This record gives sequence, C-alpha cells and structure tokens, in this order.
Amino acid sequence: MALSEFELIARYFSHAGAPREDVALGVGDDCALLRPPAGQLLALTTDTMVDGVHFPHATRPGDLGHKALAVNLSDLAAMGAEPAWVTLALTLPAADPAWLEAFAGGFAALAREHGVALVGGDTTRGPLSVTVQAHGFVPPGQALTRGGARPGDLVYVTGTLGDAGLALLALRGEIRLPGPDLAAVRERLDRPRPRVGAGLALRGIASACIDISDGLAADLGHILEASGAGATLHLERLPVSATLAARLAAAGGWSLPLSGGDDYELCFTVPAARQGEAERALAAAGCPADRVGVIEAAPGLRCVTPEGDSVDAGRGGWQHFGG
Ligand SMILES: Nc1ncnc2c1ncn2[C@@H]1O[C@H](COP(=O)(O)OP(=O)(O)OP(=O)(O)O)[C@@H](O)[C@H]1O
Ligand SMILES: Cc1ncc(C[n+]2csc(CCOP(=O)(O)O)c2C)c(N)n1
Ligand SMILES: [Mg+2]
Ligand SMILES: [Mg+2]
Ligand SMILES: [Mg+2]
Repeated sequence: MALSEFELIARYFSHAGAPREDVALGVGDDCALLRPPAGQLLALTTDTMVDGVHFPHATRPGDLGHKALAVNLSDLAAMGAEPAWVTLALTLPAADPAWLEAFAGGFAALAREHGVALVGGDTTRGPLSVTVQAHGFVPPGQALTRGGARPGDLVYVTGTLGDAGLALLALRGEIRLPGPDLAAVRERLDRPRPRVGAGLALRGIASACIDISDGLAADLGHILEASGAGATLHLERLPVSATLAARLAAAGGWSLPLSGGDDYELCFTVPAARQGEAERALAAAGCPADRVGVIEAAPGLRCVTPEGDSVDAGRGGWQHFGG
C-alpha cells in the first residue's frame, strides 16, 4: 500500500532529531511551540537545496539529508549561535520508503550529534528540493557578524578549501582522481561538517565571521563590504588538502580554493592583539585554522603570491543570477 502524506511524516520525521526540553510541542500540530531561553537572542536562518543545482542528481539520499541540515548549521556556526531547533520543508517526486529511510537517517544522525530537535516542516510533491530553517541562540552582543572587520585585523580560514569543487570536477569527468582521493573529496562535497564548535569558541574574540558557501573570495568579499574595508590574501597560505595540493595546477590553480565554494568552513577576522587568544580557543575546540591575510583600509580583495605577483580573484564564487 502506498504511503500517505501523514504516515510518511509520522514514520520518518516525527523523531528525526534530538529530544529537547524546550520543545513544548513538536511535529504534528499547526505550529510547533517552543521555549526560547530568557535573555538570549534567537538566531534564525534558512537555505534551500535543489536537485541538479545544489547537488548532483546521483547524490545518495543519506548524504542529502546530512547536507541539507549541515549547510544551515554552518550559517548558525558563522554567527556564533548554538543550534537548537530546525524545520524541514521537503518537495519529493515520489514517496519511496527506501529513499525516505536513508534521507531521514542522514538528517537525524547530524541533528542528534548537535542536539538539534526537528520541530516541524512541510511535505509536498514536485521536483526534489529540500529547505531547512535552523534556529539557535546567542547572548546579546556576542553574535559574530559580517560587519566588524577593521584594518589591521588578521584573516583566518578553518579546515581546508576547494575539495568540494574538486569533487564536482571529478564527477563531471573534467579531472581524473584515484579511488581513495575521489572518496575523500566526495566526503567533503556530500557530508560537510559544520564548524559549530569553532563558531562558539570565537564568540567575543572574532571581529567578523562568515561561512564559506559561495567561495572564499566571494564570502570574504561580503565581510569586506559589510565592514567598509579591503584585504590582502596570501595565496600560498590558503589551506588545501593533500589531494588538491598534488594537482592544484591541473585543477585550475587557486580558482577552486578561492571560488569553488561548498566548503562550509569559516572565514573570520581577529584583531592582531587577540591572535593568541583566538588560536588557543580554536585549538581547544579541536578546529584547525590558518592565518591567510590581513584587513586593510583600501577597499577590494588583493590576492598575492610569495613572489609579490597579484592574482585576480575575479568576482568569483557561486551565484544563481548575474555574475
Ligand atoms: N528571498 C529573500 N528574502 C529575504 N531575505 C533574503 C532572501 N534571500 C536571501 N536573503 C537574505 O540575504 C542575506 C544573504 O543571503 P545568502 O543566502 O547569500 O547567505 P548565506 O546563506 O550565508 O549564503 P549561501 O546561501 O550561499 O549559503 C541573508 O541575510 C538572507 O537571509
Ligand atoms: C550539481 C551541482 N552543481 C554545482 C554545485 C556547486 N554549488 C551549488 S550551490 C553552491 C553554493 C551555495 O548555494 P546557495 O548560495 O544557493 O546556498 C555551490 C558551490 C553543486 N554543489 N552541485
Ligand atoms: Mg543562503
Ligand atoms: Mg552563510
Ligand atoms: Mg548559507
């Protein structure tokens, strides 16, 4: 017997997250009823993923469930917010139990890892598309915004950049990778790890922060615009995996780390006087980070090589319109 819409919701999504005491009423009524903690700000964000646009059609459903949640937790991380609740709006071409089981499993595993409750959503038929809205908490005055970078601040990036873009090149047949390297970069594309702990550790230390979804050049560009500043990036300092480092020229030079996107790492700025504090806080959070540049008063992004040559970062980055 075919699964009805309400059986589908009850079976796969009524418990696809962590239980939380601040959820007075979760999945099943016209609204969820939630208890925001007294004295904290609610941080709220949403991102959509569309088949063939945000993920290759062949993406496994468990990976899609993970990634749709991960990209939203990444935005909470970028603000220094502590994740709490999420909603899930799903548009599905068909109600396939095996697909739903795997999708809900990937979603629930990451939700439980971060103590996040799935409190509601929507289910419709149509071309595959997944929208998550994530809610988190941050004390007043402690959110990491895009607008606080000042000349002299140091620019940092967590983890490594460009592997997700390399995976897309390989999946399109534009570059050949040995099996283990392909598996490693596909893991970065399909199962990004949102830097929630790093965002929390940077509260009260970073002067600005953003998560890297469209590419470092574009996303650092948002910090620069919001802060009314510019920056110089030292390309040789950009953190890349051994897999990407071994074939950087074949993969388009610095274009993947600068503009490949889908990295879900954090780019943040720190006043020079707080460099040690920032590096210790991130180390304690178990998050690698590299100092890649400096904020300057002159607007624009300048990318330089150790020889002093300038490289054009272009307008770069992932955009749905224009560009
Ligand atoms: N249709 C819209 N209506 C209102 N606000 C929007 C709309 N689309 C985007 N925004 C807002 O514009 C800002 C930038 O959105 P954007 O989606 O670029 O950020 P992001 O989620 O950090 O990046 P990405 O989508 O690449 O992960 C955010 O504050 C977002 O809430
Ligand atoms: C099939 C396929 N084509 C391209 C990409 C790359 N990509 C898609 S969306 C995005 C940035 C974030 O999007 P948004 O700004 O909408 O949140 C990036 C880097 C992909 N992952 N899969
Ligand atoms: Mg967005
Ligand atoms: Mg973001
Ligand atoms: Mg986002």
